[in-house]
Amino acid sequence: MNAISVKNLNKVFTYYEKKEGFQHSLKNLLVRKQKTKEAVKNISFDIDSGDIIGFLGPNGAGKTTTLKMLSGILYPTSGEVHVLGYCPWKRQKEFKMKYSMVLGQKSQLWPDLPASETFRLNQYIYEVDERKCKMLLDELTEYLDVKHLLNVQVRRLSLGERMKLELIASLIHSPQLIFLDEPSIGLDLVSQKKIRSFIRYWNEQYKTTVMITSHYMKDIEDLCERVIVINGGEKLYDGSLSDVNYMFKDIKIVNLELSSEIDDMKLGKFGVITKKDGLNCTMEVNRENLHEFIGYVTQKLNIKDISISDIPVEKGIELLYR
Ligand SMILES: Nc1ncnc2c1ncn2[C@@H]1O[C@H](COP(=O)(O)OP(=O)(O)OP(=O)(O)O)[C@@H](O)[C@H]1O
Repeated sequence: MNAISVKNLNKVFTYYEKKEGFQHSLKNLLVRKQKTKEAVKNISFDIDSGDIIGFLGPNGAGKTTTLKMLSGILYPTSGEVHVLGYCPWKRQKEFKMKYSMVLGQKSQLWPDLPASETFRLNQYIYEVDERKCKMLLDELTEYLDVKHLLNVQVRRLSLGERMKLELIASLIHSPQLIFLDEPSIGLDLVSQKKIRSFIRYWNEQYKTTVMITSHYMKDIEDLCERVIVINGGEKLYDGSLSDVNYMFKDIKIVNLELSSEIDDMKLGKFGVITKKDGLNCTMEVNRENLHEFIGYVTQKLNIKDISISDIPVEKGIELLYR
């Protein structure tokens, strides 16, 4: 069954240009120049219940705008969307009870209160039974190891600690669907890993549908089999993460450790030098040039070491963005 169904979704923002300075501010009172920005262009996709989908794209691609439309925070300019069977921007109460949204860059916890107070507030808003809420909080705080933080003022917490509590706050009403917009932004590697394992655990335990955006490819590799990639508001790719690399199977990554300096021009004719650090060099070489390149390197150069590999997923996604 589809948890999300999106057809020909568009969002055009209109805004007024505002140049810097007092003079321009005065001018703006009389004449304002209207501008438009097509943030989302004709996007369509379906997401099955219980899946974890990676929603990827470079900065400004239109990810947050799309998630905001799917959660009913923004009206689209045109298009059709069904989320859990509801039209999100009608903001029906039953719909609001069934989904949750976590914005890594915005907190839903009250900064001057301990997180336990926000949890209680959410419990009342979502009308969650006292016993059920307690059981859920026990499970969540135990898994994320934050029991000792429940009564600490939120603004005194570290980013990683706060993020764990944000996730808990968003799950108090056991939503069927969670939108996670960069849930691991700014976190250290250990906290990122914990958040990932928690998302995986929660999805397996409760079959919750998850749509996640992240600029950390490890999040996506660990959690998502399927990714939807957008850029400039348009959908570029919708399919399995492993197939992204298949699309770039003709590009090989060659790492060279040289014994002496070599002119970039000489190497450059076989492929693209992506990194050079002293005598270490990384190149992208097309498969059809590989044979000739290896011949050149082994016969004409003094090399200490060489390794050849397929492009990593992260690189595949980067090439897709390009
Ligand atoms: N309220 C707005 N008015 C005008 N333009 C906007 C508005 N909100 C977003 N945009 C523009 O729409 C585009 C898409 O923004 P969006 O926040 O959806 O990108 P994103 O993919 O989430 O990026 P990031 O990874 O940096 O968070 C950007 O060019 C942004 O400047």
